[in-house]
Amino acid sequence: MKQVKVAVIGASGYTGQELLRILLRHQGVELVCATSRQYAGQMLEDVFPRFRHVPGADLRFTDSDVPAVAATGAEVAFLALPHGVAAAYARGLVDAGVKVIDLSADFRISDPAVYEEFYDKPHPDLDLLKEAVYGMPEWHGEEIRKARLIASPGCYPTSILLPLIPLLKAGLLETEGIVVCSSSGVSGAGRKADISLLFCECNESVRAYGVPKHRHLSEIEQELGAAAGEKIVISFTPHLVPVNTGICTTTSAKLKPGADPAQIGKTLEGAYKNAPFVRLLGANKCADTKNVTRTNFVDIGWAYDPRTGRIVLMSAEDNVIKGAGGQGVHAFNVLCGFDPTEGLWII
Ligand SMILES: NC(=O)C1=CN([C@@H]2O[C@H](COP(=O)(O)OP(=O)(O)OC[C@H]3O[C@@H](n4cnc5c(N)ncnc54)[C@H](OP(=O)(O)O)[C@@H]3O)[C@@H](O)[C@H]2O)C=CC1
Ligand SMILES: CC(=O)N[C@@H](CCC(=O)OP(=O)(O)O)C(=O)O
Repeated sequence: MKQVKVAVIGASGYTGQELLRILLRHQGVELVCATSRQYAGQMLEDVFPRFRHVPGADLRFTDSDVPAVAATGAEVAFLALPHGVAAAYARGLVDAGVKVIDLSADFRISDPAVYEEFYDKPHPDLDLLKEAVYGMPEWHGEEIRKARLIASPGCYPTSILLPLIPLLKAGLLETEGIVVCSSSGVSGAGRKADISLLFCECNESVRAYGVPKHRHLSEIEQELGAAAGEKIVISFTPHLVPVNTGICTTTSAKLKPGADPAQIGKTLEGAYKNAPFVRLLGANKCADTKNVTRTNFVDIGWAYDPRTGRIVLMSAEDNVIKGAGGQGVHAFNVLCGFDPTEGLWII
C-alpha cells in the first residue's frame, strides 16, 4: 500500500489523541509530525503512556509551527485545534502545498454572514472559505476527492444530519417544527481546564446548555437547508451528561400529509446501503451510545407516532471518533484513494 506522510496539529487534545490512535494503525500512513505547544520536545509515549511500544509512535511532540510542520514533508495535515485558531494554520499549510483536514468549525459555514452571526467576528479567510469542502463522506465524497481543504463536520451536526438529510431530500418531512435534543459526553468540550467541567460539577448530574442558539445550529441548518432545498430553522437543545464520550440525539419531525411512514426506513436504507459506518437499527429500535463509543459507527433507529403524526429519529455516535477524528480519517481515505474503511474498523 502507498504511504502518505501525515501531520497532526494539536495532537495532545482529545480529538488529536484519537487521530493518533487511528492513524498509527492505518496501513497507508506514515505519521511524521504531532504538535503540541505544552509538550514540545517530549516523547509521545512519555506524555501518553498508551503509545508505548506502538509501532510508528516513536516520535517527539514538536511545536505548533507551520514552517516546521511543512518541513517534515507532510502531505496531509489534520488540524485538531480550537476554532478561531485553526484558520491561520490552514492558510499556511495549504500555501505550503499540504492538504488540510480541519476538525474545527472554522471552514464549515459557507456563508460569511452566518459565520459572523454565530462566532461573533468576521471570517478570518474568505478566500480559503470559498474552496473548503464540507467533509461528510456519506454525502460529499466527490468534492472531498478533489479538495485541498476539508472542513470536517461537528460532532452534534453529524448525529443530527445523517438521519435527517435523506428524509428531507426525499420530501418526507415537514420542514417546520423540527426539534432536536442531544446529550454529549464531557470530552466534547475538549481537554482544557474549566471549572464547569470538573468531575464534581458534572458527575451524577445532567444539564442543558448553549440555549437557545448553540453555535452548531449554523452548520446544522445550512446542511439541512441544502438537503431540503429551502431555508430551515430548527430547535436544538444540547445536554452535558456524565460520561467520557458519546452523543445520543433524538430528533422529532412531522411527517408530510399523505406520506407513508414505511418510506422512512426504506429511504434510510436506500441512502446508506453503501455507507460502511452508518448502521440502521430498524423501526422502533433505540440507539445506545454503549454500542458505538470507541468506534466510527453511527447507529440510527426510528419510530412513527400516529397520535402526533411525528417521526422520532434516534442516533448515537462517539463524539471524538465518528463525530471528529474517525470522520476526518474517513475523509482522508477518500481524498487519498484508500479503502474508505482503512484504519477505522475499531470495535
Ligand atoms: N472534542 C470533541 O468531541 C470534538 C471536537 N471538535 C473540534 O476539534 C477541535 C479540537 O478539539 P479537542 O481535541 O476537543 O480540543 P482540545 O482542547 O482537547 O485540544 C486542542 C489542541 O490544540 C492545541 N492548542 C490549543 N490552543 C492552541 C493554540 N492557540 N495554538 C496552537 N495549538 C493550540 C492544544 O495543545 P497545546 O495547548 O499543547 O498546544 C491541543 O493539542 C476543536 O475545534 C473542536 O471544536 C470537533 C468535533 C468533536
Ligand atoms: C460538550 C461540549 O461542550 N461540546 C461542544 C461541541 C463539540 C465541539 O467540539 O464542537 P465542534 O464540533 O464545533 O468542533 C460544544 O457544545 O461546544
